[in-house]
Amino acid sequence: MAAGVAFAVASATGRATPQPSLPTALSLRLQLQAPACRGSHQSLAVPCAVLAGLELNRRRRRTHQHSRLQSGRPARAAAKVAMWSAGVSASDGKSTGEVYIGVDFGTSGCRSACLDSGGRLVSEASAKYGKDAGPEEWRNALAEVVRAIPQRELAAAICMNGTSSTALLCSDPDGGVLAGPLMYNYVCNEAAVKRCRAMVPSPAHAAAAPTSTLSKACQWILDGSAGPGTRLAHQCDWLTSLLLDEKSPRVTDYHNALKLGYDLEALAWPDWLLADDRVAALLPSRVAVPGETIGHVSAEASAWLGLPESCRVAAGTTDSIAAFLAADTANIGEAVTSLGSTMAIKMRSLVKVEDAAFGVYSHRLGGEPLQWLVGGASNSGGAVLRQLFDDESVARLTEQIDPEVDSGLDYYPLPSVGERFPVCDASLQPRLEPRPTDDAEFLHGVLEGLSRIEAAGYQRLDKLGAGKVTRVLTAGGGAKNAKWRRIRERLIGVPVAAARWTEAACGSALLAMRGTSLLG
Ligand SMILES: Nc1ncnc2c1ncn2[C@@H]1O[C@H](COP(=O)(O)OP(=O)(O)O)[C@@H](O)[C@H]1O
Ligand SMILES: O=C(CO)[C@H](O)[C@H](O)COP(=O)(O)O
Repeated sequence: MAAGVAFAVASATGRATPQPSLPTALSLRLQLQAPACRGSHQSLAVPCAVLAGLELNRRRRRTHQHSRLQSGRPARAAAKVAMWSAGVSASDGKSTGEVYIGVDFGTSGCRSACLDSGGRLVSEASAKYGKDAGPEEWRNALAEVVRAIPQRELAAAICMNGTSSTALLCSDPDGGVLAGPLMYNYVCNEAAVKRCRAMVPSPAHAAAAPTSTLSKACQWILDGSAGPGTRLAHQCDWLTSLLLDEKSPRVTDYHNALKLGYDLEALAWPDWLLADDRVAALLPSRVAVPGETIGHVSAEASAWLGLPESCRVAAGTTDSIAAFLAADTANIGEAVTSLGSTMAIKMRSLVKVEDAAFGVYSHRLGGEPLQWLVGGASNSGGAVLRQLFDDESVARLTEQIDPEVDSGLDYYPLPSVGERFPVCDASLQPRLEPRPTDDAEFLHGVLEGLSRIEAAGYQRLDKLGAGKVTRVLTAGGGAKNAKWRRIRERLIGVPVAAARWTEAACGSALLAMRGTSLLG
């Protein structure tokens, strides 16, 4: 049996009974659990022998060290592997035919999802990292969650998503990280925002936000970090480049490129952006369609991760769009709220609207007629919940809440000063007083405060002309909270449900499988 792995043996209920843990350099907990992503599949437990085979494979590969892929510090968190299978013969744990892998990089962790050729979820893995995680932790988490997929040697394609406008400054020849990451909610300094707003055609433009990727590019230009031989990369671009022969992250996608100023109607960098030589020199050299094949897994990455060199590498997307794609909506007015560390909303609309003053922008979805994903992302969400309670307490205290009645509390829950959406105000203070002595009452007020922000977000989209929301599906860690969903339903005024798959990694796996056709 491999070292360091706490094997779980599925009981009749499918719940895991942890077996004695085994030592390893990286603790990799393999657990069998009910699927976090809900598909129309019947989950079967994968027997322990398969897990052992997985771990032994993993250890074999770990002997393979790579210059650029040298895993430095082990991933700081264990990789928990939730493994179940549909369409998997319980005897060998192998999926029939090709598989498609999605990897989601969120605020607090990384997740992989693996679909078989029938679109059924055959395995999933996750690895947590701290809120100050950077490229080294992302890279190690990538290795953990991909190596934990027993079917990865059958992978026909892989696609990743990252947090939007999380940016790195890289050296162009070799992709080495020179500065950053400046995270998605990082507010650039006044001089950078001023330089950025002097370029954009309107203060309402998505790139005009103080957290935009363009503001970050301007900040690196002004502080002298950006210079000849440097290039800006999004988190997703940099991670994707680890899979390719091309060492420099020169390819992005038009979802991640929105906040850098990319023109989603012309599908080109706009003249007003290219007119600034310093910014133009930093731009990714290619903007692909999300899901478009941009290469194949390199020999180096194949040995590192256990993917075949025949595996296509698809251009990625952002985390909240991946969550939207996993939710399987179909109609205009349908929306997905991602309740992760932050709260990002996306609604299908035929009308492209944007107003940086409210943190509202439109991503290009595709289709004929062209559809847009209108929305924004608040700094509120799970991060402030985790500041106040651990996840177990949230689940326990939620049981005491009556979602049909109002808490009488008026909170604006934020993890720190500053908000992006539905108002863009870097000085907005959290409001979490008065705090009742009863924790369940306090949580009730917090969940209501979060729900009011969500409702205000959908109302803002309507006021800007995007239309009214008709139904909300939920993704992210908060999707599991049924009482919170009922509070949201009461305050938003439309049906609210959990998405069929609540993990963004499933959306990226669908993008790997369907490619650009997924965008209509
Ligand atoms: N039972 C629950 N009710 C509400 N929120 C929950 C519950 N369990 C976990 N969460 C929230 O889910 C969040 C993590 O979701 P996740 O999608 O992993 O976030 P991210 O990918 O942004 O890091 C945490 O911030 C946590 O507060
Ligand atoms: O807040 C976030 C962190 O999860 C999102 O990454 C991001 O801000 C949402 O942006 P987009 O709408 O471009 O996906």
